[in-house]
Amino acid sequence: MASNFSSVPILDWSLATNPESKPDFILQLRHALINVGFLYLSNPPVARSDIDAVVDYAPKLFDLPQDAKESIRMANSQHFFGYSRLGAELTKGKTDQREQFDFATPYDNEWKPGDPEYLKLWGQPQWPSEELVPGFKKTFLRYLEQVEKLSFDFIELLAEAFQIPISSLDTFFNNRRLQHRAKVVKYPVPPDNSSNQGVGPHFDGGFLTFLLQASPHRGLQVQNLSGEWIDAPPIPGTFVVNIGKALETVTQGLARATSHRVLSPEPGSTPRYSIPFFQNISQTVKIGDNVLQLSPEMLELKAARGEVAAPDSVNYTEYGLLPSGEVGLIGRVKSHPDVAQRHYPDLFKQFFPDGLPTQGFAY
Ligand SMILES: O=C(O)CCC(=O)C(=O)O
Ligand SMILES: [Fe+2]
Repeated sequence: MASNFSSVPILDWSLATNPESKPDFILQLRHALINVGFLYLSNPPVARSDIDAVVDYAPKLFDLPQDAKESIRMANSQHFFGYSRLGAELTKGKTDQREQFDFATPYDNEWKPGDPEYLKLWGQPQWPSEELVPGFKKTFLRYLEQVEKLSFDFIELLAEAFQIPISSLDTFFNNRRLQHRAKVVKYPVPPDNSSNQGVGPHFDGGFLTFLLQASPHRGLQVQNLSGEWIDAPPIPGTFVVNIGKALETVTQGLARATSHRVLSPEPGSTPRYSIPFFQNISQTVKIGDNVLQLSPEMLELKAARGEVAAPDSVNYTEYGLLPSGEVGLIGRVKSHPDVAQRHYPDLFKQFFPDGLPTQGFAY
């Protein structure tokens, strides 16, 4: 472990936008991608007023009457969008103590009979009614549009950091006709003696995640190279950026997908809120067939990382073999078996041959 880390580095986006300071940003980025797999991005190109507005909306969504939330519950949606009540989700087979709404950038579903089932996954999200949360949909979509643009700009910088032509990433982006998922999440204070697994150890799936920590609570932790859990507390005005398994695989492991988790707020505290955005890639692309060529110098930087301890998170072994959309669908089925049972009965039987687990499903 030549380069173990004890904190998550902070990169300043304004360095990337000035030609004089950009080389410095690229060096810092290369280090963070290879040796940490997590970073804070300060001064991001997303309007502060929109960030503040979505942070303000977060508790309001959860304060809606339970029947209003359940009217857009995830089980309604073959796209796995909508509301999941507390305890509805599993990570590593254990119930997560969080409540959430899954939304996404706009996309009209294109599945037709004969198409692979995973093409059902993208489509329009379910939104809470305008009367109940006036302005939310419009504001959130405006926010997502900016984060999506940032995600593509960030990939260009990553290509520069790894000295690969940006065109070598075109196959993943389907001319940018993609759907990205984003969630609004609440981690309540758990009752006495119950689990404090906000979300269990996991890797994200796609390319890049842009996480807005929407309240001042600690709780997010990342696993360093020796397997210790390191805090990634909220830093106002920043996004936390991390790498998903697809991007790790495509870059031959040069960009590190880092295992992370969230611990519930301490007893006597208040709920924690967060808003992650997951950059997606084309559903039909097979990661294993599109692994990027990297220079020997870059691969040496990876080797210099040294031995890495086995993380606590489960691995996405399917990535090499299957279309990315299918990997995504399997992940959703495992996390939300109740939704799968309703909309993907064959896959449900494959992954849950004994029926719904006794805990961790919503409806
Ligand atoms: O809520 C957070 O801070 C992180 C959430 C997360 O890692 C996820 O939903 O993938
Ligand atoms: Fe995550």
